[in-house]
Amino acid sequence: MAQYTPQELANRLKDGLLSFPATAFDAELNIDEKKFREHLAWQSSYDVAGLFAAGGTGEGFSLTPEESASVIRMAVEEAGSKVPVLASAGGTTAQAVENARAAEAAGAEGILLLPPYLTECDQAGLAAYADAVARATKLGVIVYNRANARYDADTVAGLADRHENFIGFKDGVGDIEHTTKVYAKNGDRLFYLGGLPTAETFALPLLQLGMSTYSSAMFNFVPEFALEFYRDVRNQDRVAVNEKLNRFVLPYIDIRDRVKGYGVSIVKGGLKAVGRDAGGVRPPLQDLTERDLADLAALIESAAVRPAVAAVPHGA
Ligand SMILES: O=C([O-])C(=O)C[C@H](O)[C@@H](O)C(=O)[O-]
Repeated sequence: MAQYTPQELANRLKDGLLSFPATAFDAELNIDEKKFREHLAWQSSYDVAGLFAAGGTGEGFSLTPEESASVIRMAVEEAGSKVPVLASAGGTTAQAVENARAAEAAGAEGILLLPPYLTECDQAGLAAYADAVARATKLGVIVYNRANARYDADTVAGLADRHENFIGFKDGVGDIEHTTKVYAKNGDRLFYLGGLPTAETFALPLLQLGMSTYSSAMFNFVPEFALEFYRDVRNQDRVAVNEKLNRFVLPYIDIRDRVKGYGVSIVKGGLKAVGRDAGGVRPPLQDLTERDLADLAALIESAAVRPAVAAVPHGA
């Protein structure tokens, strides 16, 4: 049974940093439960507003529905008493409905609806996709505006009218005109979160467009830095944000941009570099090359962003 109503969940999520934990894999790329639980325990020891398991950075798109449900269960068990756990849903409409129901049964507090699988779709179809998921669960639902799933302001407003449990709009497209229209039309009925790759890069300007928070992939391996960055953004401290962009975020995205799909791989590279190896990524993603990993490790040192807290073994 969820601890938060959808509105309580939205109120909590909108004013803190959002964690998107990587899913740990073993050498055969099966889920490494022990390492994943250790990672969840560590991540949830920090002051974040929500933990989204099996999201993009958690390679939700590479998990079977059964694996996704078990990842959510582990997240609820390890972190649910400290921070609300949200689950991803996506793929076919039927699978997204199944993901949402399984997440609710596993004790999740909310759903992030990923884009539908592969096919193109227009507004009425997208609305039907999100309707099916919002109807299938009592949990709060956030849509992820990205790739083939571009929800117009009117489509978002229709979802908000039809479903009390529709609570949020996450943007991974970065079209300023579109974001402005969605926010102007829907205002405080929803909360808004940034979800562009390496969301820190855009966090300060997007605050002006109504995005009070964002999904931080780098929080996985440099949590203190990511939290300080978020504090600077919310304080609108342009000088501090620029200093952190120049010191770490911008050189980091230079490495990320060397290979398509590195947005996730570089997070696992970062975990390796700080001594918290969560294994490799599943295809079609590729692990960082040795040179890219060495460059990332050198950047973490030169930028002085290595996490302060030592690894705590699971169960300690
Ligand atoms: O589902 C996810 O992991 C994302 O939203 C993508 C990333 O977290 C993105 O915001 C980032 O790379 O910081």
